[in-house]
Amino acid sequence: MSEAEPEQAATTAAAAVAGTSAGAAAVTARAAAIELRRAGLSYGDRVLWENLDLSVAPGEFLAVLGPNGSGKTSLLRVLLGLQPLTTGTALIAGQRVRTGSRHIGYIPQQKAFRAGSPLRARDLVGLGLDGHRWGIRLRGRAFRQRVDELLEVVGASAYADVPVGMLSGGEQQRLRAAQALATDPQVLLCDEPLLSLDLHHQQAVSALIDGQRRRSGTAVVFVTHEINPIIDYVDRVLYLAGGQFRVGTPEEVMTTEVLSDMYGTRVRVIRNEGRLVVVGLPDATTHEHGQHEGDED
Ligand SMILES: Nc1ncnc2c1ncn2[C@@H]1O[C@H](COP(=O)(O)OP(=O)(O)OP(=O)(O)O)[C@@H](O)[C@H]1O
Repeated sequence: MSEAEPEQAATTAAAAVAGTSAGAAAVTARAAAIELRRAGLSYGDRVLWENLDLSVAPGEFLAVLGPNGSGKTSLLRVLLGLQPLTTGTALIAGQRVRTGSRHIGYIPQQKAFRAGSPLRARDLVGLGLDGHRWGIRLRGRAFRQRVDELLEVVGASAYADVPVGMLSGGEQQRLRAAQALATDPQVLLCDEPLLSLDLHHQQAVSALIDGQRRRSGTAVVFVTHEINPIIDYVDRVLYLAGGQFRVGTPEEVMTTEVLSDMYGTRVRVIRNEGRLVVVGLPDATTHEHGQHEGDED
């Protein structure tokens, strides 16, 4: 239940952002984008996680994995200021978490918009732009230009004027990503943002989020059941299971030994052509299952 070399991982992430070691030193000198100290969350007698110490650096990409009900969404709710911790503290950009922080972009777990919603795609993205960091609200041409840019980035220009309720789940999800990035946030919280996206758009949205953290030093917390679509971007993994957690690089955490220990049963992690296959999880919905020939870790 320890945090494996967080400083090293943070430096690696910062170097990826800055592109130089000198730049990396400057970036790491900044305050952590997210800091949890001795953080714990319980509902009644049920401990989701406790004694969680975690520092996420600007520009770092943290994947949060774990079975259903392990507390992944609850962790995001803590960072959004919607759920108080049972113990410990949570800081965003050095300040205690609170609702409505302008430092945070959020891609919520997918829920369909009402079929009759009059909101158009461009209105939804525009909602992300109002207020926040732009100080004086962007209006008129500058506002429209920024919305158009964001729509273009997620490949949604073709349906910019279509009511959101008429769009597919994947198309709606691309709009949520554009909306979350609209304010150029310091911290981006993503709750299974790739759900219901086809492979092409999984790649597009993942690359968009990766580009954001490299360009702007946005720290990314990415809740997912499936690490493979983002495996090339992930700096560290926070794995939650059975009231325990592990933090470290994917190579440190996603191993047969670590996961078997956390689940209390034999779980095999197989690496195959850069992908990770986890076999034998008690919760069959948690990861892709399959029998591939490859190296067991
Ligand atoms: N306000 C609450 N009061 C009591 N229990 C809660 C509350 N919110 C969440 N829970 C419970 O805490 C557990 C963790 O929920 P959470 O949504 O964080 O899990 P998760 O890891 O995101 O799961 P999934 O992978 O299914 O989305 C669940 O069993 C849930 O029912």
